[in-house]
Amino acid sequence: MTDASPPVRRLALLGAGVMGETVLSGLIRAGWEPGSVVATDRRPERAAELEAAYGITMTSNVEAVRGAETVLLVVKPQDMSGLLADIAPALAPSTLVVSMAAGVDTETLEGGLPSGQPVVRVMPNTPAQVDEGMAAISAGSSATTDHLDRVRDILSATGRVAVVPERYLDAVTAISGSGPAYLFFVVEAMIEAGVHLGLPRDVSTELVVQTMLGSAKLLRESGEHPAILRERVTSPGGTTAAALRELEDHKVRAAFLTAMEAARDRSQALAASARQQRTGA
Ligand SMILES: NC(=O)C1=CN([C@@H]2O[C@H](COP(=O)(O)OP(=O)(O)OC[C@H]3O[C@@H](n4cnc5c(N)ncnc54)[C@H](O)[C@@H]3O)[C@@H](O)[C@H]2O)C=CC1
Ligand SMILES: O=C(O)[C@@H]1CCC=N1
Repeated sequence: MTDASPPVRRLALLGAGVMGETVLSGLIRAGWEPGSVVATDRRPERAAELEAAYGITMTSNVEAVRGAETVLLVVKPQDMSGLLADIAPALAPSTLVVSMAAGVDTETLEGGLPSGQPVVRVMPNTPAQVDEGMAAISAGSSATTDHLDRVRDILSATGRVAVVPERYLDAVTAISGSGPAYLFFVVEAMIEAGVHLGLPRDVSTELVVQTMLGSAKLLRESGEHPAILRERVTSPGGTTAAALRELEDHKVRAAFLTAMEAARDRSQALAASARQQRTGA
């Protein structure tokens, strides 16, 4: 006789691109059984790649959410309303829906799901790939502290987790969500500068990457304000002062401020267009 009961599926991950794989690989590293995770991706070649890499089952969105305790939505904001419409009829009322999409607010998510569905919104970042992620999470109107704890448990395997009011999430997206890209941009610029100064590229890369890592570790472990740490490097009339003077002259501090305002504004614009997509207004 065949067993007709559904397989045990605890977590369904819908949308296995960069961020989806970041979460998936973290779960596997943290000891989750491949059998307790199912995932989906609308690109068949991507689905095959992840099935081979992690030994998980890749299936359809509707199949994935059936029997799942927790459903993670990791598609682009523009793809969210279609995905919600696909899965809404297949969700059990107790299933926790977790969205990682930038901008899309919990009200919009809840509006695309059955009434009372618990929803938690997350803003993660890619350093979770090396278990040094920073994620901020906010509860929707039907999510309880148990739901928040469940999401915290899932994410804390790959880094730190902060619970914040949802009104902070556009700013969080601008700082820690997009933040790795700004730092990679700085690293890239410094490596290039080293090459301009005559260093071989591999030497310049090693110097810059280790300087970035060491500086981050010093900040975290010393607990000192970054201005104090900067002053300790800056000898009167020395090399650092000469360089910092150029950064101030080029308004790099102001550029960071306006850059992050632009990211915050873009997050708000994505939220508005997701709302519009849902209501058709
Ligand atoms: N990449 C990053 O650093 C971060 C991304 N996010 C958020 O994570 C979400 C995903 O971003 P990425 O992974 O970078 O994008 P991505 O484009 O790499 O991945 C999205 C994946 O979703 C799949 N997909 C699209 N519609 C689908 C559907 N209906 N069903 C199943 N699969 C579907 C696509 O084929 C693709 O593989 C976005 O909403 C983004 O705002 C949040 C924080 C950081
Ligand atoms: O660039 C984006 O829209 C996403 C959200 C934060 C990082 N990547």
